[in-house]
Amino acid sequence: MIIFPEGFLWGAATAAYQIEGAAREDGRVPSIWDTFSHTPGKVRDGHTGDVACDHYHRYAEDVALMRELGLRAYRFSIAWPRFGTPGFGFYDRLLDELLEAGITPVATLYHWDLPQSLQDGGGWLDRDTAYRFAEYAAGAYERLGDRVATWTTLNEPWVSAFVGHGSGRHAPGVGDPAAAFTAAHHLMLAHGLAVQALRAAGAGSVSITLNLAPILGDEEPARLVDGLCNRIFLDPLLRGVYPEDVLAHLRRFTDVKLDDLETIHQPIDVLGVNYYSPKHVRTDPEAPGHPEHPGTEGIAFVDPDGPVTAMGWGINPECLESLLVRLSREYPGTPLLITENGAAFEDTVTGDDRVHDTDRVAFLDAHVRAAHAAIAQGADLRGYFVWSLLDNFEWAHGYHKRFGLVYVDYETQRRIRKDSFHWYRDVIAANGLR
Ligand SMILES: OC[C@@H]1[C@@H](O)[C@H](O)[C@@H](O)c2nc(CNc3ccccc3)cn21
Repeated sequence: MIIFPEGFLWGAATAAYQIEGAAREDGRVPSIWDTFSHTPGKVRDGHTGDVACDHYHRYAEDVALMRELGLRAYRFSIAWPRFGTPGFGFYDRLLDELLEAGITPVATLYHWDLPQSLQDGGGWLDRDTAYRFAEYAAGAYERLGDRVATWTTLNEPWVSAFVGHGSGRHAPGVGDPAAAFTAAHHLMLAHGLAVQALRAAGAGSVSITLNLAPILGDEEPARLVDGLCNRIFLDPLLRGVYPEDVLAHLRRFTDVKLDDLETIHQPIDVLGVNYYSPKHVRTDPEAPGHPEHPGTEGIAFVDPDGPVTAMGWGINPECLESLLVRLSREYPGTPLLITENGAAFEDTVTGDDRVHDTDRVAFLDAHVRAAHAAIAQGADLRGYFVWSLLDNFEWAHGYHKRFGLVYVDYETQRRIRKDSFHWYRDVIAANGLR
């Protein structure tokens, strides 16, 4: 038996734009993802989050599924585009339902759905947006702070900055390396200002969630890419400095004001870690570089050998173990939460209305074991959140990639529990694995 510490926070995660739908209901204003998904060619088959899983209306049914799982916690995001509108009352209803079910709410303030009106004013390339975010954070706390246990400021600033502004594969669809670094800095400033605002309002537990990945391959390119993906955020947020190598690198692209490190370096109570897969690099003088890793000419990003998920991401639970151990040793004193781990596979509904997602069960089983191995090596890991509770809108892939413990039939909005749902329910009940 593998038993986790008493009180280990078993959860599942979602995000507003990916599940809520009701895109224009009760005053919700457009976000950059409404604009992006409605722009032809940006999202596969023109899918949008207009309806998604209709969670805005079906939240009680979905909380009942969480209760059936025995979730200790639920990680969701608050839609900034609903703040200040009648629709913000949805979060009162959701929180009341969660607390009634004995489920601890972990709320992300920003999971990529920037109001389009702020984008029109420059978005994350404008320093002012960081201050607008802190105001929103304070306002959300005022309305919901009595029921949210942990506040997470940002989900994956690397994706917002480098996928949204480097390659432009995500909203707002900018393709400019200087913009990517500038956005990254302003996002971290936004985090720092929001933590200050949340603390001033009385928040007890604040965090940020980073997508972190071990970089495998040739040493020199791996070190640079580790800097561009991981240390560029970890060091300012947890040490209050930009790593020298990263600073020198980003100065090739932008002269953005960077002396906000004291604001950025706010103490946090827990670091959220989203882990899916490592990255693989090798030196290749012919390589053109990768737009989501600016300045990587001469570095090839190679596909993993071995088993992959439906996203083409390598399956490597050992790297979760090594990542958690590294974080606990290089950034000691900050408890960790795995805020996302999961996999997309080709799910099919069988005649008996079941989804036998054996690949997903195997993926989750291996990663839960890796998390336990990291704890055994001293990692202060407090919880594990599966991405995702429900199949949902998978950004540029639309509804073609399914990550859920629950299958969603988008034609009927019917929810179908996958085998992984039952597997995870048993893990939670046992607080571990056989
Ligand atoms: O792709 C699965 C999930 C996604 O649905 C979540 O909204 C997001 O938080 C999330 N982050 C990653 C890992 N990082 C990543 C890298 C490049 C593009 C998009 C995500 C995976 N996922």
